[in-house]
Amino acid sequence: MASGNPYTLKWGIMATGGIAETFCKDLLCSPAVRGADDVRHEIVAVASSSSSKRAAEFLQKINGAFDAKTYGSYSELVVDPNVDIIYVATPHSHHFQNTMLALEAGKHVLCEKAFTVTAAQARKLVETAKAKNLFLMEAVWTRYFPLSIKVRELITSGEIGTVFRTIGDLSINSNAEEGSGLSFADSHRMVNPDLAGGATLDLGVYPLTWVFQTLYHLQPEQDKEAPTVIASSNKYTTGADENTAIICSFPSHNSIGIASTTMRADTDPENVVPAVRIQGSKGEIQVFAPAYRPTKYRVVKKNGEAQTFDVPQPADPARNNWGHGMFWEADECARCLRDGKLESATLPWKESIVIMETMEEALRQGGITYPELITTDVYDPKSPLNTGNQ
Ligand SMILES: NC(=O)C1=CN([C@@H]2O[C@H](COP(=O)(O)OP(=O)(O)OC[C@H]3O[C@@H](n4cnc5c(N)ncnc54)[C@H](OP(=O)(O)O)[C@@H]3O)[C@@H](O)[C@H]2O)C=CC1
Ligand SMILES: O=C1OC[C@@H](O)[C@H](O)[C@H]1O
Repeated sequence: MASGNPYTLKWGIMATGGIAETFCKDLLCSPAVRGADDVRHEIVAVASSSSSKRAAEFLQKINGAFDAKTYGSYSELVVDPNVDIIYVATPHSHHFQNTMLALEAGKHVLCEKAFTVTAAQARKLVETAKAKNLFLMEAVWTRYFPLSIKVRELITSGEIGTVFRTIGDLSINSNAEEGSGLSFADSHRMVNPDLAGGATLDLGVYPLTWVFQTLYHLQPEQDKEAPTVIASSNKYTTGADENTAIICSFPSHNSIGIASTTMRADTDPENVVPAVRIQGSKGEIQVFAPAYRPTKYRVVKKNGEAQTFDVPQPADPARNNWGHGMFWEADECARCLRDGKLESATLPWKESIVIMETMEEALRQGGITYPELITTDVYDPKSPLNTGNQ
């Protein structure tokens, strides 16, 4: 841990929805509660595309600093000279245009998952960040959990031998109480194609995260190979995928990853069956649901010996015992910026792009398509996705 003053990262929050609230509450937790004394966070501005009143209400809701700026447009936020980094918390459909808006204004960006709608958009974001010497990271928070770090360490140290297969699932029973539909309104971001809804981009990215963390990320750089992909989806009435199964094959390592997701059933309503199984020649690591925020894992050796480990998220007593686990990724952003890094070694740009290529291929095979407005990789500062008219 650091001696001297902690590095302070000043955040501008783009959008005021559900995850923005969760993330901001985490940002406001004391880093000491999680044993971090080298970095700290300040929320210096919040923007809502709806109105500055909504931004002000949001600031109140999160119990943020009274002197933080509140804006009624994203374009005002990105030119605020006091902001170091923008957290993009809009629906997937908006990520490309909103992140470009911030990068073009010279801001570093942490962008929510799924990174983009297409792989070409992801490549364009990375090219832009690189050209402008700016930090950019996809907000796959799970990768930064102590639990994930431990699992990666166990694999690297050979605890379960050579890993040959990872099976992961993130599924949520969202059936409506009556009828055959889902509980989401057709306009909801989970199922609305205009907002890049669907199981793959929203949920499938997590089981894929486990597949990639274990079968791709840990390979030496020169041995990393993009998988061949076989996938199948079923469409919801809106045209978005309500379920998808993806098989990723890594031929030069003889390994295979299976990622599945559905909005029709829970991964395991009792949470006794693991959501993720990482299987090696000497045993396996089981990670329990939910795959996006796991707090329990189990190591089972080939001879049947097993041990379970609980890794609860730290909670801040000064903030009503809040602690969701998104602060770990925020700390990573701060450390990268402090150390002059443009990308996170835990989720490098190349890996975000390969995962987007994998999801794009799965969606192509599943016959899932999205509108031109949200799939274009041509930046338009006046896009309704930036101005809030969409
Ligand atoms: N890491 C995680 O665990 C989670 C990540 N996410 C990701 O975060 C993103 C946002 O999800 P979530 O917060 O649940 O979504 P919400 O619908 O709750 O919020 C999205 C916000 O985006 C802004 N927005 C701008 N244009 C639109 C539009 N046309 N329709 C809807 N919202 C719009 C709005 O804020 P405003 O009016 O202020 O501009 C809105 O409040 C998604 O990419 C999702 O995948 C979501 C949940 C969990
Ligand atoms: O990222 C997410 O994790 C939790 C899910 O419930 C949510 O839909 C998704 O966006």
